Amino acid sequence: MRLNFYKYQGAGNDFIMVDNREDTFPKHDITLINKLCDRKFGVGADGLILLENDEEHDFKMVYYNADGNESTMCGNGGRCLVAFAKQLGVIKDEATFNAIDGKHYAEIDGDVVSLQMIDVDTLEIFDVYSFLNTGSPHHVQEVEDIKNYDVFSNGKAIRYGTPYNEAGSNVNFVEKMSADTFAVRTYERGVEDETLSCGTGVTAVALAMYANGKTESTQITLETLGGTLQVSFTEESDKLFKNIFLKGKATFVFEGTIIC
Ligand SMILES: N[C@H](CCC[C@H](N)C(=O)O)C(=O)O
Repeated sequence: MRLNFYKYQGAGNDFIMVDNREDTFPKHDITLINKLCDRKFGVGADGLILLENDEEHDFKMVYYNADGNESTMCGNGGRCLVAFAKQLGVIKDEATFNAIDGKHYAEIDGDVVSLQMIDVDTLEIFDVYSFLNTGSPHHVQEVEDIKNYDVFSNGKAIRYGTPYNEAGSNVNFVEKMSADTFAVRTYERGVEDETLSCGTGVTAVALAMYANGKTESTQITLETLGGTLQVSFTEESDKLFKNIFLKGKATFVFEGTIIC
C-alpha cells in the first residue's frame, strides 16, 4: 500500500497525519500503525491521526498512540489536526470537529492553534498527587529539580502501578517556576516513554496547580522540553472548570509517501 502522510509537531509532540476522508486507511491494523510510528523502521512519531469526514462538524479526529492502539484525546494532536485541516483547505481560520471525547472548537492564527478542551468536573487531590481527565487520564505530581528528575523510571512505575495498572494513566511531573508558570515533563501512556510535551497533560497540570492553590492565575504558561504552551480556563460553580483552551504552535514538518 502507498500511504501519503504529513508530519506535524506541536511543542515537540509529533504525529503522522493522514487524510482519510476516502476511508481507505486500515484502521484496525495495530501492527502497521505501530511500525509507521517506529523511529527506526517507520516514519517515527508519538502518534498517528486520521482526518475523516463528519456529518455534523468540519471533520472527525481518530487518534492512535505509537503502540498502534486507538486512544483517548490528544491535545497537541488536535491542535496539529486543525493546522492540517487548514493546509488541506478543509477549514479557514476556525473549526469544530468531533473527537473521541466529544466536540471541540478551535481557532488558528498563523501557526498558533487555540483548542477548546472538554469541561472538567472531577479533580481528585491526594497526598502527593492529583488525578483528573482532560480528555485523557492524567496523574499530576510536583517534584524538585525537574531538569534532573528521572521521568522515565518514575513515570513508568506510576503508569503501570496501583491504581492505574494495565489501563494506565499519563504521568506529569511539575515544578513551579513563577506565579503563573510551571515546568512540566510527561511520561505518556501508549508511547511508553517521555514525550517532549503532552497537550492534555499540560492542561491537567494547569488545572491541578490552580485547584491545589499553587497559582491564582487562570491564564497559565507551561514550559515543556518541546516548547511553551498556554492554558486558560474559567472556574464555575456547577462544573469545576469550563472554557478550557490549550494554545500553542502547531507546525508542518514534511510530507511524504511510504510503501507499507
Ligand atoms: N498518550 C495519551 C494520548 C495522547 C496525549 C498527548 N499526546 C496529548 O497531547 O494530549 C493517552 O493515551 O492517554
